[in-house]
Amino acid sequence: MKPANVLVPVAPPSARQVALSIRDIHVRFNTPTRELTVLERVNLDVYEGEFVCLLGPSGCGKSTLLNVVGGFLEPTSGAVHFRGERVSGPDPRRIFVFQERGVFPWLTVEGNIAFGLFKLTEAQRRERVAHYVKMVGLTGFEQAWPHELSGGMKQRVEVARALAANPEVLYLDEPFGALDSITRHSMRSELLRLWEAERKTVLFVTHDIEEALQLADRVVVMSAKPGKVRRIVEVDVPRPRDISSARYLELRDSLLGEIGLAHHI
Ligand SMILES: Nc1ncnc2c1ncn2[C@@H]1O[C@H](COP(=O)(O)OP(=O)(O)OP(=O)(O)O)[C@@H](O)[C@H]1O
Repeated sequence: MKPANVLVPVAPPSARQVALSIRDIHVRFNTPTRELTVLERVNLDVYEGEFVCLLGPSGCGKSTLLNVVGGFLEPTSGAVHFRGERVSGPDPRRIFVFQERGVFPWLTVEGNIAFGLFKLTEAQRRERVAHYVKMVGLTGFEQAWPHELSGGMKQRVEVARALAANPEVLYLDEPFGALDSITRHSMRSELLRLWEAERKTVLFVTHDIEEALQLADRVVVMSAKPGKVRRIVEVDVPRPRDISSARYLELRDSLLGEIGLAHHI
């Protein structure tokens, strides 16, 4: 049975500032054989400094929504505003980290993290790179080439590169999906540590309930065909999160029920 009264959509306090406003987004794709509505009436506000996870089954439109929010895809209707400005295309102030994109193989760790910092002076660039190399625990590997690194280290380089660019918002599309479970766990705590230090606004796509519950302030549960916001859940478990606490387990069970997996695993 689905636990009652556990998943209550929470309206964040109005005093908080909206960073990202997603209004009435519809996305329809017309292929030669059919018309496919991928997103329908999607509305969401993400607050400054908030960590929000988009959670939903494969194919529910999470990446499509992230592409719309990042300005890579024009929605069929609706609008996205970032800090009051309508999003009409990609912008270096908004940085993406993808699961498969990876680091540039022709640049060292240092070169990768410095990529995009061309507006800084040499001294500033060196200082910024050193700061993030240390932050992601890659001291000693500054001159290493990507082929000399493990998958987790490469992903850390990518996260460091994204943070070093000092974006106003970070969009991450299943960035740890290709990693083994031990590395994935350490990358999650790493990302949280960085987020706690920098408090960037983060929108993070995942289909992993545990990942969403361990990371997010709020979890946006999406349903499929067409993709809609089904529920928004505040993760009211203090950090560092005790994943064996009654509240955590209660939220996990509720989310499992929400996406129709209760009693199947
Ligand atoms: N350019 C496109 N043209 C036609 N259909 C598309 C296009 N892009 C995505 N789709 C369809 O939209 C649906 C949603 O895809 P999307 O990649 O956004 O889902 P997702 O929730 O991110 O899935 P996953 O978790 O598997 O990555 C899928 O059915 C996909 O086939």
